[in-house]
Amino acid sequence: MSSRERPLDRTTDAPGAELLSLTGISKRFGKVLVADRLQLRVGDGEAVGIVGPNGAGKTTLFSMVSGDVAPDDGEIVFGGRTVTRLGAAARCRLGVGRTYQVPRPFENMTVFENVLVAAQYGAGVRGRAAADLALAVLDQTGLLPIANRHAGALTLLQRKRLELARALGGQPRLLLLDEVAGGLTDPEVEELAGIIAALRASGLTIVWIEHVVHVLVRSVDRLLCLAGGAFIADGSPEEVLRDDTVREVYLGGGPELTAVDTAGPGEVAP
Ligand SMILES: Nc1ncnc2c1ncn2[C@@H]1O[C@H](COP(=O)(O)OP(=O)(O)OP(=O)(O)O)[C@@H](O)[C@H]1O
Repeated sequence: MSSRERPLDRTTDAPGAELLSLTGISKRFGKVLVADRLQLRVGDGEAVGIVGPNGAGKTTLFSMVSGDVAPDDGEIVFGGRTVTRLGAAARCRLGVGRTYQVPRPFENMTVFENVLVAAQYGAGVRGRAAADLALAVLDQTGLLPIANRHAGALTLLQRKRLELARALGGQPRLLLLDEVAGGLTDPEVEELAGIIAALRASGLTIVWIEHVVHVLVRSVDRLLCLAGGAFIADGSPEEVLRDDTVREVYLGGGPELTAVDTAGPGEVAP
């Protein structure tokens, strides 16, 4: 168990309570408006998917939730606490975990050491408890057999798993997944989806940005589409993928695409 202060302990919240809320979040990079008064509510234990065209601002949204990028305007509340002006390390300690599109592990450290660092500095656990947490996460993510391998020697799938393991090492209450399935083969995507399904079943709150739509739609309760700095759709995966505007701006038109149609392997390109 983490020795860090746990003001947001899961057990103190009512089931289904709101875990994350974004109100009036705006962000501009020069002339590019990537967030235009965004509103988002995520319930405790919910699994939410986000799709949208390239450059829509999806990763920037995660960066604003994780504290890597400051919004120009608006408020972010996590676990009942306003975190808008808190830095990334503080938010991580409160339970915000994220993966990055391009994994950047400590290449000269082993897989175990990488997750141990996350347990120590993210979750704030020490000694034997940190080692036990790291080993549990490696087991959960299928990395135990290669725990002693240097991160620099990993395949793409293994790097993606390590990215997930590093996020889990911080014992998050909210897990932000940024394109963890991109670049993987279909069997690899299935393996990763299995791990994420188990995390979801454990009650972890998940927000997942993904272009591999067929795996996303069967992994989430709710799907949102971000385009032009705004959410243009929010609903069940089936509803959102049938939405005319979503189809036009993200899926590029074409025959009606439902969650059933997307259940098979293959990537739906934006
Ligand atoms: N630090 C930054 N400085 C300047 N511009 C940035 C910065 N970060 C992102 N951008 C720009 O903001 C826009 C949104 O980028 P972002 O990476 O959030 O989009 P995205 O929806 O995640 O795209 P993709 O699906 O391709 O990953 C892009 O035009 C990008 O070039």
